[in-house]
Amino acid sequence: MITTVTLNAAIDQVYEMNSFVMGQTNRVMQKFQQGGGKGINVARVIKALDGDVLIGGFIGGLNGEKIKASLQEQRLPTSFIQIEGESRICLTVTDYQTKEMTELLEEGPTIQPHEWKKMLRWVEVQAESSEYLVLSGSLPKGLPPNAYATIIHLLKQKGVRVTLDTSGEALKQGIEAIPFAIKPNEDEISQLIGKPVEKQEDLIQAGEKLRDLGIEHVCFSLGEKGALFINSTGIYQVNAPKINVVNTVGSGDAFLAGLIYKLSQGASDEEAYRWAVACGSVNAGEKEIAKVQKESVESLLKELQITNVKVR
Ligand SMILES: Nc1ncnc2c1ncn2[C@@H]1O[C@H](COP(=O)(O)OP(=O)(O)OP(=O)(O)O)[C@@H](O)[C@H]1O
Ligand SMILES: O=P(O)(O)OC[C@@]1(O)O[C@H](CO)[C@@H](O)[C@@H]1O
Repeated sequence: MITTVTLNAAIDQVYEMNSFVMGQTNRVMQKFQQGGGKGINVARVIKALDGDVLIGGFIGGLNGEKIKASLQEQRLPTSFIQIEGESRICLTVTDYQTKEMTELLEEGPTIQPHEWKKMLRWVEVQAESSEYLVLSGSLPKGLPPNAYATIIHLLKQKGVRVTLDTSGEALKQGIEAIPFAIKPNEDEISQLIGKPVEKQEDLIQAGEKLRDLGIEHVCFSLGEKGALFINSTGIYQVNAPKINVVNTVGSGDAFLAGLIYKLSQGASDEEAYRWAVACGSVNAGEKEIAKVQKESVESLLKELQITNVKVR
């Protein structure tokens, strides 16, 4: 089974507008909301691909209840830890005219020490039934920057393959615990290498260093440019297809879902890498966050080539 953990779950609220102008009154044309946060999105896509998945994380307050109800409605299995604080709301505003998306992300609740201890015990129990575990998203207040690193250490001892998708210090410290896979986007890669990514060689150098630490799948997601993957056999590039972009929020989560779902099915690395890009791109063409159809992914896959940029 694949388990996903969302320490900072959210109600994802999407507002669609004819135009969105800062400092003015803006009217919402359409709106929709659902339980979200990165790990929950990953799980939603894995389920859509027919994978066996369990959603874990912290939820609290009325927003927490709404998140739970929305996931129940979507028939997604959950096992949350209830907290004293209130889960957050994350707002995406999409502008029909400029086709731009603006995200407003609340910081979220503060986790109490006893709640964190409960989470660590829960994670250890999940290790018994989870072959893969995905840790995604920002750390809520109250948790130390080595929170993900702590979980990775715990789970690695038990043979679980842990994927990490976060940013900043939590990513840096998580990497030191050597997860099975990571998926930084361009901003996160720049944070890691301490300078902007200017050319492919920068990515290759950074990727090889990370791979040499022992991370099995270093996956650099590059938005409309697709992705670069570094593993023990080489460096692989998958270009993203040209699509009509509607809402890219959650594309990184859909990407991870495709990757881990295929690896868990025993697919080759190259096959899993193509699925990752296909899932990310299908999501970018949809209004809603992390709602992809397996048939759309399979059809897009026919357009995706994988190139072995370098043999290692
Ligand atoms: N404009 C686009 N056109 C086609 N595919 C896209 C586009 N943007 C994203 N994708 C697909 O989604 C994948 C992940 O995108 P990206 O690198 O932007 O992730 P991310 O920044 O983690 O996303 P998010 O944080 O919004 O979930 C890409 O590798 C690609 O397959
Ligand atoms: O604050 P985080 O955890 O980094 O990101 C939260 C978030 O923007 O990520 C998802 C899209 O990837 C959304 O569901 C959610 O609102």
